[in-house]
Amino acid sequence: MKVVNANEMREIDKRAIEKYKIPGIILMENAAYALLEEIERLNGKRITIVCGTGNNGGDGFALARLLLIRGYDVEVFCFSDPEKVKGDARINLDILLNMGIKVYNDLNKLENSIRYSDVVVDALLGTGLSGEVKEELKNVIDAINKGRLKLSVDIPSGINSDTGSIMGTCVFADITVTFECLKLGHILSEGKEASGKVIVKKIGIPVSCIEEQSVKIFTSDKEYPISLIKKRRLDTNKGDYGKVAIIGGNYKMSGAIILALKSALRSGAGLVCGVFPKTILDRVGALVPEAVYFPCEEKHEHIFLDDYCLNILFQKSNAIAFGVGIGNFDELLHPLQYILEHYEGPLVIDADGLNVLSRNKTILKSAKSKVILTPHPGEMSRLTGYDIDYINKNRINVAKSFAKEYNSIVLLKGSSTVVTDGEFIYINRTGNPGMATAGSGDVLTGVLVSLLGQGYSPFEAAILGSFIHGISGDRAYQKHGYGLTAMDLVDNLGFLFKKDIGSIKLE
Ligand SMILES: NC(=O)C1=CN([C@@H]2O[C@H](COP(=O)(O)OP(=O)(O)OC[C@H]3O[C@@H](n4cnc5c(N)ncnc54)[C@H](OP(=O)(O)O)[C@@H]3O)[C@@H](O)[C@H]2O)[C@H](O)CC1
Ligand SMILES: [K+]
Repeated sequence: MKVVNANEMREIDKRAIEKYKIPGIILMENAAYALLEEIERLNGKRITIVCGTGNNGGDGFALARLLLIRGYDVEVFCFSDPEKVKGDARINLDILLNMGIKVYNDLNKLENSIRYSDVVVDALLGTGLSGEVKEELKNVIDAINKGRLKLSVDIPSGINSDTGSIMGTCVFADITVTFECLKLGHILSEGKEASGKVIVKKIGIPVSCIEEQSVKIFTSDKEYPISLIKKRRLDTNKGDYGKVAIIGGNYKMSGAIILALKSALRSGAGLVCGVFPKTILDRVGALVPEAVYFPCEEKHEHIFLDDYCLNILFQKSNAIAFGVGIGNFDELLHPLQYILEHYEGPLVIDADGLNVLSRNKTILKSAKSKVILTPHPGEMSRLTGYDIDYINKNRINVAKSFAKEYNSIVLLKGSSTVVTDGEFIYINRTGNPGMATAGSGDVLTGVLVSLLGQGYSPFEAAILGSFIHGISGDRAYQKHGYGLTAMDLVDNLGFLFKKDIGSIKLE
């Protein structure tokens, strides 16, 4: 599913009106019908509608008419000078006034109306919001937030459509009905929570008109990325599903590689090899008997990897992950550089592997193959030099420009993980805050290297991996709530990799 910013949506609208000659008032009427359809599902009779002076308000005025005609008990509010209402919104306001409907601008009356209404419709500010919400609308937004059931038109008022940031204050909607495309603000940052359940409705814009926009950002829907999952033939053996190696672990962090190995196995890899210091062989061996092992010497508390043993590993593996629980040591930069310069298969660099890499990130430029980097904002900060706050506010651009400059796939973790190849951007929406737990990233690394080993392209593996990791977290949350642990994620991984995978339907 495509995701657009406010400007792209404006251009799509403009093209629909100017090139396809669809009158704007028809789009607004269709938007009102789309809203009506959702309100009718809610079984409320008393509806309060709060309108702004732009087209978002226009959608609200048109909706008010449709509801009144159907016998709903509707009260309409507008807190700006009605003279500022122009164009299609003005036409809809005038029709209401001509019907003898009063449009109120009294805050006390609004609070009272909301107290007795079943649904409050927030048609105050849409994609046209610029800057912080003006002072005079803050009380109005506070009042809307007291509503029993809040339905936002297009986007909750006060949410920036491009970043999801709250611009001073915002409506926290139960339902948001948006038109034609998801907006970035629905899935990023605070906008994700403020939007509640988001319903995307068609309002009569031809598909070709949207396609002409060549949108580069997309997210999951009921079919995608599940449709990427390859079905298995019946006559296959383990050799068909990859031989993957996971390099990591040290005496203090043996759990990380255990989780990654288990996760790679649960994600369907044919053969999984653990490459770790031999001091932890007993522990790993006892807990992951299904894996094979490549125990190495340990030097100064970290794994010792010379070029000879790396070359052996290269021959045995069709995908490698480097970093889980490996520790952040200067001496690990050389093996990482050697892997980048000599290994021809796909590679995942995670956790301390990223910290090692940040000692000299230019080695990435000599990579022989596509690398997936999986930083959380702290690791991204070490890699780029930007502070975490800046990264969180500019997640898409930071990830995209790094991926482009270093010709890699970046999977920037966080609520709404961003995956990019430097051109296209996938925003993942599965997962929950319970996954902010130790070892969660190690599980993701296992999934990613497993998918690479099974022949998924690095970009596909990163998209599918982040999606599946999130789903396993959502399943674990159902059972364990925020007490879920990384091993619960591993336990839930397998369910997605079934022969009827394509038939799994998600909300
Ligand atoms: N295809 C579609 O998606 C369609 C969408 N429609 C709806 O149209 C809106 C976008 O309409 P637009 O008129 O561009 O903008 P808004 O209504 O969202 O906002 C403009 C008004 O908001 C005021 N404003 C802007 N910033 C602030 C602020 N910081 N504080 C307070 N008020 C603000 C602005 O007032 P000014 O005094 O600043 O000029 C405007 O009055 C979209 O979201 C959809 O709902 C179409 O109806 C159908 C097609
Ligand atoms: K709104």
